[in-house]
Amino acid sequence: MELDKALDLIAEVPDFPEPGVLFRDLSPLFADAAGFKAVTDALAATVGPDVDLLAGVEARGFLLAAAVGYSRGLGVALIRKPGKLPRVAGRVDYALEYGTATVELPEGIVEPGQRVAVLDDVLATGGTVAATCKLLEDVKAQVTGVSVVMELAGLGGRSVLEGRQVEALRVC
Ligand SMILES: O=P(O)(O)OC[C@H]1O[C@H](OP(=O)(O)OP(=O)(O)O)[C@H](O)[C@@H]1O
Ligand SMILES: Nc1ncnc2[nH]cnc12
Repeated sequence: MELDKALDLIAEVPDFPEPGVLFRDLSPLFADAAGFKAVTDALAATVGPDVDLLAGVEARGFLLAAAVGYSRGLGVALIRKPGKLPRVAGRVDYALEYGTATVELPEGIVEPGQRVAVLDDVLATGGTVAATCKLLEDVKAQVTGVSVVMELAGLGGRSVLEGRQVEALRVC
């Protein structure tokens, strides 16, 4: 499937999870074999040849990072919501488009000096990805870049990530 057609599978749901938010729902894209493959291939092509590890953000980022990791022969560091990890290397709190959130890095997974590419589905305010980059850099990893399926340009995520390489398959 053509990438544009695949991205058209992403649904727009008004007023979720709260009034005023236009929620981008990737469920129909993940459920479509050809669409999921097209997006996985396009994301995989944004990850440089010298990357050692991917970081995927719970929950939708896990699916993308797992698929790209399989395709590129790379492992995935699971960046998790709080309370899920038995051993935590670091924790960062941040603000979301809707509410606040926390991400955690598992202990003993990312080595100092490792080159890590961050994957997620949506870049909105940039809080999630910025927090993820901080978690990785706090353990002395090098973040090579950030790849997302969709960037919501109006929410300013790219400016929060200034100086980083940010690849978005679609900018809305
Ligand atoms: O750029 P930001 O403003 O930080 O927003 C983007 C984040 O918001 C969504 O996650 P959500 O917390 O809704 O989690 P989910 O993947 O578990 O549904 C999305 O999957 C990104 O991780
Ligand atoms: N509008 C939105 N749709 C989907 N995921 C999001 N994460 C933050 N804002 C979002």
